[in-house]
Amino acid sequence: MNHKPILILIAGGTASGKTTVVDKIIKSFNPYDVSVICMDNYYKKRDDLSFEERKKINYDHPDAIDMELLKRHIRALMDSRNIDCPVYNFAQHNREESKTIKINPAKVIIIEGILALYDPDIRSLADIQIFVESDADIRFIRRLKRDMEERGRSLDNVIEQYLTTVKPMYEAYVVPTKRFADIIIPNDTKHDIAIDILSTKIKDIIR
Ligand SMILES: Nc1ncnc2c1ncn2[C@@H]1O[C@H](COP(=O)(O)OP(=O)(O)O)[C@@H](O)[C@H]1O
Ligand SMILES: Nc1ccn([C@@H]2O[C@H](COP(=O)(O)O)[C@@H](O)[C@H]2O)c(=O)n1
Repeated sequence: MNHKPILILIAGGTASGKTTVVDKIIKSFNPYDVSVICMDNYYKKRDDLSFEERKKINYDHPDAIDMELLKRHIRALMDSRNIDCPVYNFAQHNREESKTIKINPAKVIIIEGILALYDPDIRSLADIQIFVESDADIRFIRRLKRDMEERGRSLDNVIEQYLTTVKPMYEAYVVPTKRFADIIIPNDTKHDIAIDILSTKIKDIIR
């Protein structure tokens, strides 16, 4: 690779549409030109705790994330080295035992996660910082459906977690990072124009 990769951070509340936005952006690029890290894969490995204990962890606090490993991996990709990204299992509340995904360096590196704009070291490496915004009740409905369909959760469990940790931590740690965003993408309904503008800007930089 001739140029330093560009680093794009995409933050926003749970189920705001971060993954959806990333999927739409990468559609207009050659797959070899973009590598994506999902911060959810960097939840800490907690083999020291039982399943019942892992269920009780506050997963919306920055301490739940292995920021040091994430930073090492971002630096490696920025230095054109590949990484073995961990794989997280939401149903087990733990990292997969021996599964990793090889991620190769690319012209564009995208980091996506609720706290993607939280860490100052990571922000200092970033070229573009984005916050995906969606109304709280829309996010809750999306999360309820997704967590019951894909993450092995019950209705009561999603409601309890949302009220005790997801919502208060969103207000305490996620919302304050909005001020670091270069672009805020509204995602209650359509977001196509915002995606087009962003994809054009990225192509402009890597051209
Ligand atoms: N603009 C949108 N309109 C309708 N549904 C959406 C929209 N954006 C996201 N969703 C849906 O909401 C859910 C959560 O979206 P996702 O992109 O996974 O959020 P995040 O990565 O922020 O947690 C998914 O089921 C997704 O299909
Ligand atoms: N064991 C876990 C780990 C994380 N979560 C929740 O995931 C949310 C972040 O993922 P998004 O795709 O929604 O951005 C976060 O709000 C955690 O509460 C979990 O439920 N269980």
